[in-house]
Amino acid sequence: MMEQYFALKEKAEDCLLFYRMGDFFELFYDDAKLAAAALDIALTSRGKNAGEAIPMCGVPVHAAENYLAKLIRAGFKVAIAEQIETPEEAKARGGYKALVARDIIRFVTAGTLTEDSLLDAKSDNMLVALSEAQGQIGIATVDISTGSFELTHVTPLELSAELARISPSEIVGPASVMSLVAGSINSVTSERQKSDFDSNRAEERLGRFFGKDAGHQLKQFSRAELSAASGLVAYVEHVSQGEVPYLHKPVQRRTPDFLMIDGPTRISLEIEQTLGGKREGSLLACIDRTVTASGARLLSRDIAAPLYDTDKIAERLGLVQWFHDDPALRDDVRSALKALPDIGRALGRISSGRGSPRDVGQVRDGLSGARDLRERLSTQIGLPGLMEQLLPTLDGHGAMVDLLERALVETPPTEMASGGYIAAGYDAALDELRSAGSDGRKSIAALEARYREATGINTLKIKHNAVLGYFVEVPARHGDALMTQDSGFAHRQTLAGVVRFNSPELHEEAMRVTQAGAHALAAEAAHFEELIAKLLSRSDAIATSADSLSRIDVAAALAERAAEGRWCRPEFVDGNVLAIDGGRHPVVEASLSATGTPFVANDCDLASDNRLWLVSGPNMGGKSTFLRQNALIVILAQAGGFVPASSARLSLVDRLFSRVGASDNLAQGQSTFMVEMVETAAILSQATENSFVILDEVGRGTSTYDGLALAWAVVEAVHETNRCRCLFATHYHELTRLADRLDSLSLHHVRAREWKGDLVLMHELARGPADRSYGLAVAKLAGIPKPVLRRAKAVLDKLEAGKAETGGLAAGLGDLPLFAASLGDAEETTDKLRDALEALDIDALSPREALEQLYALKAQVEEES
Ligand SMILES: Nc1ncnc2c1ncn2[C@@H]1O[C@H](COP(=O)(O)OP(=O)(O)OP(=O)(O)O)[C@@H](O)[C@H]1O
Repeated sequence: MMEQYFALKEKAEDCLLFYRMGDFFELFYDDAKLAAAALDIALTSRGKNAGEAIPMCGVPVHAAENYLAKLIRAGFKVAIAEQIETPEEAKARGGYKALVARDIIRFVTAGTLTEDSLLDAKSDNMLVALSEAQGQIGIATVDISTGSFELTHVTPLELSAELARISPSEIVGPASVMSLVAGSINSVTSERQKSDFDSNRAEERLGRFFGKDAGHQLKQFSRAELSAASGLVAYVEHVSQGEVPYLHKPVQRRTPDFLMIDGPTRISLEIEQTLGGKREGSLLACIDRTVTASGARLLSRDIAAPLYDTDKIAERLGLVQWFHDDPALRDDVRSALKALPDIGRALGRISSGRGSPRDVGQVRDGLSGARDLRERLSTQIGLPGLMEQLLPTLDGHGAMVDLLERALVETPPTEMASGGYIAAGYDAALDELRSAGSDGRKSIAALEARYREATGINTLKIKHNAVLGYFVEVPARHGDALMTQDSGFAHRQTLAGVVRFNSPELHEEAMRVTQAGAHALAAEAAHFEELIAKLLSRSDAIATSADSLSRIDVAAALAERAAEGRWCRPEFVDGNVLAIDGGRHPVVEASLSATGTPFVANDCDLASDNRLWLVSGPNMGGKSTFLRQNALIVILAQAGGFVPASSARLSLVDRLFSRVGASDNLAQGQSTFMVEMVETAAILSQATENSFVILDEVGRGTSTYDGLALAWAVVEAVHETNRCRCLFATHYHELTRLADRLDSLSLHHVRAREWKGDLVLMHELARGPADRSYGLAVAKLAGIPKPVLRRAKAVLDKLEAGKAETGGLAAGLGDLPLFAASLGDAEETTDKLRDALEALDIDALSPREALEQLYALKAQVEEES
């Protein structure tokens, strides 16, 4: 047995091996230790191998799904080894001692789940394959639970932002590419062999998988994309071991069509989850009014990847507006949608061979609901463009729905084993088998009455169990009466208190019932298989209907949220405008309203000639809230939703960045200041004129002088080089001097007042710099003890007196040359190097001289940098 185990364990690679033994899945050796710890179950041992006890733990087969869920959540992958023959078959094959053959029938990994119980209904479950070709990284993304399949490519620099958007559960790729994501992402990862990603053989593999007619469609993809798709298909084939799920043909995702938001920005804006990792409290949770799980998944995709295409945004906004302006229609559609099952996921399970009658019933009910919705909506006048496009895709399954309505009972079961899911009247032969079965059961009941009368034993019963089948049972004290030779009963079993018998008549009736039952089950299974095949032949169209229902749900939900919060439709204009009147932070507003505190709305007005706002003011004054609310408004607007403002005029944003000074990122082992600088560097190298950047107290993570110097230079670079729209919150009062030097920079502050010695924060934005910093007043508000405050005040007075004498921190800053001039310096350095290179006559150099020159050039660079 251990030999068989070791062979399977090798095949299981880095997965835990669930080894089927009777009613248990057992784990051995290190697998047992890991699983016992993760599942909090007993670690025991079974037998010995080479004199050592073998560590073991086990989980019952009937409860395996729960344990699997726990292991997958803890980041494990599991290989399931089942018995692939019965003990009888093993005996027939190899005699009494033959071992039952086992094989891995499936790998369960975070990215390849389809079971309802293992998936979160409201989140996508993405599996990603990465590959590299021609300097591009190909990204293949699939959600196995619905079969949706996308391909895209990015540069290595853009990879982490794209992965942050997708937020995959699992990533696979060849070793060379996996090293790019190592440690940077919170997903399960698997290195796969290079040959799976061979771009020369990709078309052949994909052609085999998607069928010949896919060949033409595959031509549109780049080599990196095809290679990633091929690796993904190979992995899916590997984990499913024959029961390959259905995947839709890949569609191309063009990353330039979407607003780019990198990982740190997603985290800092708490778009899909809070900093604490919860959905509650995130932007998504605050706006999600969808009524279907698939709608919730689509909304989360929309928010994760807002559009960069005014026409598409306008289409979505048109539909939201339509629902917004007609509350009765909106209610009507939402309650219709609410009743619909999750067609996408049911279809996913069906196509992966794990579909139950209930799943098919769900597809039937979902499609029938979609048809009703279409009928209801198509009578409306003035349909918006997007609705015109969606409506036809809701129907077209009439024959399929009618067939399923005739074939299946109203609420089909999740288990096929006991039958009863094919409706009466669908198949006359099946009906006959069923009535033969139920006639048989009636005859058995009649037989019981007859035996009672004949034997005079009123407590005689005919019963059924899985081991004996049908039998006659009497209390022990009547047993002897039936034991006699001529009683017509044959003894089968004596238990404490009862004795069991058989009889020829019962045997005959029982045979009829069992046979009819078995035939009926087989007939139902055959019908089911046929229905599944018919359904799968239309799976693309069914998935499209499911997507359309989700799109309608999302639009109606955004309209509902907009109406609830009195939000407005954003207007898109050319140029570099971000003009928001009465803007609010949806999450902060919602949490304040719970305590009855009103949110103070604030305006923001960025344009090419006033594109950088420096925002100062006291701690707790509302700077961060103001910065973030404008970033969130951009996301909502470009995702095609209304925004929390009284009016919003925007020019499309290509990249959105948000950085908060010195946020903790200890998990990645980098110091907070290092993280701050790495992230700021990314903005300076990537932000374009069309980007929107919010920088919150950048520079605060280091000493005051260094911090001020860096903040100063960053503001200048953003203003002069990136030229993007930017809100920059700071406590460095000295930065306000930049207003004299940078034309398109203006000063703003959040207002505060001291009233009777106490600080009053107004959370209201005003023009101009803050008059003072109020740091001590905030400290007082926070409950710092009086003696400490008094001492701080004395230190502050001293510092301020010193400042008056020396000019303080910013003394001499006014004499700095302009930023543009300092850029010139850098160029000069580079040019010296260029001159030196140009002067070199390489052919005239000996190898030794060449080496010396190389050292000299390197030294020059180091000296000048
Ligand atoms: N516009 C607003 N209306 C009402 N309350 C607000 C508003 N803005 C912020 N607040 C409240 O003030 C709190 C602090 O806001 P925020 O974190 O934005 O301040 P800050 O100026 O960035 O502070 P710090 O400088 O300490 O980071 C928020 O949690 C919220 O409760």
